[in-house]
Amino acid sequence: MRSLVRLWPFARPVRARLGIAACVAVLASCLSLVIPLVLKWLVDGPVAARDPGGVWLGGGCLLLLGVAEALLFGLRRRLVARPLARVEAAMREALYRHLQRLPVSFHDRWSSGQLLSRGTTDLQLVRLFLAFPLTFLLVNATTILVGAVLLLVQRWSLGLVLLAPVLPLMVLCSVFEAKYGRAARLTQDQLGDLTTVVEESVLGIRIIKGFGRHRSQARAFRRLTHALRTSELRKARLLTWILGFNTTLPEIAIGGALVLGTLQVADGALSAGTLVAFLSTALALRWPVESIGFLLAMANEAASATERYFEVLDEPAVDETGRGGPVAGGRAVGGTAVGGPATDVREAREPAAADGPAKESHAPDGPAPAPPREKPPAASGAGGLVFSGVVFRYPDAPPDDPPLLKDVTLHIRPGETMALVGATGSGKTTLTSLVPRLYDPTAGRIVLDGRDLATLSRQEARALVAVAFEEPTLFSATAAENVLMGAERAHEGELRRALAVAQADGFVDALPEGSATQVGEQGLSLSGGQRQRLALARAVVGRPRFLILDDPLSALDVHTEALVEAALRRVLATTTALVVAHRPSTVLLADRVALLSGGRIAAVGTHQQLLRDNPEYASLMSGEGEGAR
Ligand SMILES: Nc1ncnc2c1ncn2[C@@H]1O[C@H](COP(=O)(O)OP(=O)(O)OP(=O)(O)O)[C@@H](O)[C@H]1O
Repeated sequence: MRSLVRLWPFARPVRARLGIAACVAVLASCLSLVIPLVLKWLVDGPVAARDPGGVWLGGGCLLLLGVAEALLFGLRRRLVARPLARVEAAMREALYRHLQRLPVSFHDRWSSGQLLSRGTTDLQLVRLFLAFPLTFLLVNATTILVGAVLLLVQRWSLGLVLLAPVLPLMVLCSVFEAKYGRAARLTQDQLGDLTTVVEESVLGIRIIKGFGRHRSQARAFRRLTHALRTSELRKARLLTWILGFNTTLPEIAIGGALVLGTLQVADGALSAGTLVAFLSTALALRWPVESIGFLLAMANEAASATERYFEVLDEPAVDETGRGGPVAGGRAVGGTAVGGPATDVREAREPAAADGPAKESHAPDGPAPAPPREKPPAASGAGGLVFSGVVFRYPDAPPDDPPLLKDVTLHIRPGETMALVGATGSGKTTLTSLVPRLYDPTAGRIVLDGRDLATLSRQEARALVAVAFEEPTLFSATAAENVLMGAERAHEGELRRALAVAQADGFVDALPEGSATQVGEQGLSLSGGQRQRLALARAVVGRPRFLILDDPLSALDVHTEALVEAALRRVLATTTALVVAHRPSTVLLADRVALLSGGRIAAVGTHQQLLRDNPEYASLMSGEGEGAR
């Protein structure tokens, strides 16, 4: 109940419709209880008096009652169908909107299948609950109550016989509820895991086929489906069990009342009409009693679906416009959903601006002998991009693990391009993720053109910073739309310029519909290098003040890489950039290079300086270093 009560904010806008529909259903159900009373009148009156006119009248009344009952139930269905589809859509929208606002650390922890199943099957269960069990638990309870009163009024002794199973059935139903609730939760979680496996298998179909792993994948899938089938069978057994009791006990009671009633009619203590009416009322109550089992089952499934839904909605979201950390869970209802694909860090709208005065940087201490230590700049006064004593530990890292970034201090001067080099797993991507505030530093400061990043909202930070990751993600949209995610208001000229910088104009123009061609998952498949170039175009289209490139040219051939680099140099000349680099060719794009090692900036200098003075750097660049690529 506690979970289901939380649906109220979503059901509130349609409460009037739901209320009217429930009243209509109660009325329809009560009409069915009038039928036995007409029968009693018919049997004791016109039938006993052999009055054909009265029989026709009674038959006509019964027909009218039946038609009215059917029409009322039809009306109920019409009243709820459309509003409930809206409730489901609003809940899905709220979930999607909240997912967009959740921090990256949340998405690191949650599997996509669990999120998908919560946004699809779980919400369908909730809609079904609002459409049927919610109304019919109320309707059935009212019908049973009214019917019980009618039975007792007609013949209290027979009524008591019929009501005898009520108490044992209530106990059985509450035992069933507890057991079924647990089974429903388990099934829904297993369905989420299964969705993850299906999604991974579809996305990784090339790997599965390439390594001939379809059999082992099928075995893993079978294990999960077997577990799901076992849980589903348990639910079915529980349902059979409660339906059995809900049918048998009332049937036994009706049988007992029939025997007792017949004896009373034979003794002349009861009229035949009363017995017919009594039994008809009892039979009319059969369905409301029998259906309680599966209505409770549906309610339990909806309760655990609601619980799973709110587990996501209760996760604290990040406030994109505020300056602090996470905010309370997204309970807001209504509003506009984020349309189209997610755009975490792709906005970059502001043109390159005049930068403040450059500060002299010095080499850090640490394992490398040269160059001298990078002096922590006076953060608020320095232009460019400044990391000052930055410490970072992943939220889900074991508590006794040391931080990944221990003390990163680095100053990238305005307009300067700094290459970031380090062994695999040294934390380069992690460091770059801090700049667009995908994660916040555990300690220390990051300053953009004199403004502490912690004092900027995520929106402000992302308006200044554009990012291209090593894994280029394209969405099911046109090539142009994918690029323009980097700057919504950019015009055609800027799109062409960005495509040219990324050397993507040639292949984009050759697509069947040029830049209007659908690409991404449901569009044309592009090569890794083509995807990377579109992602690069997306990063530069808004002429960002700060550009973060995470090994953006790794999938390009030597020739294309040289062309992209030549064009990129012009962009980088007016941008403060941090470029994660694994190859000398990428490093040469940069004015200086920073070596990340042991969670610190171990050395800063030009490529030539570091090659000469720093053995670790030299080894990484020669490809000999442990973990170098
Ligand atoms: N979400 C996460 N939660 C916990 N640990 C993480 C997470 N993401 C990355 N790590 C860990 O942080 C370390 C650094 O990862 P990161 O991707 O920053 O390295 P990198 O230097 O960019 O590596 P590469 O050169 O291979 O791209 C790795 O050991 C990785 O396992």
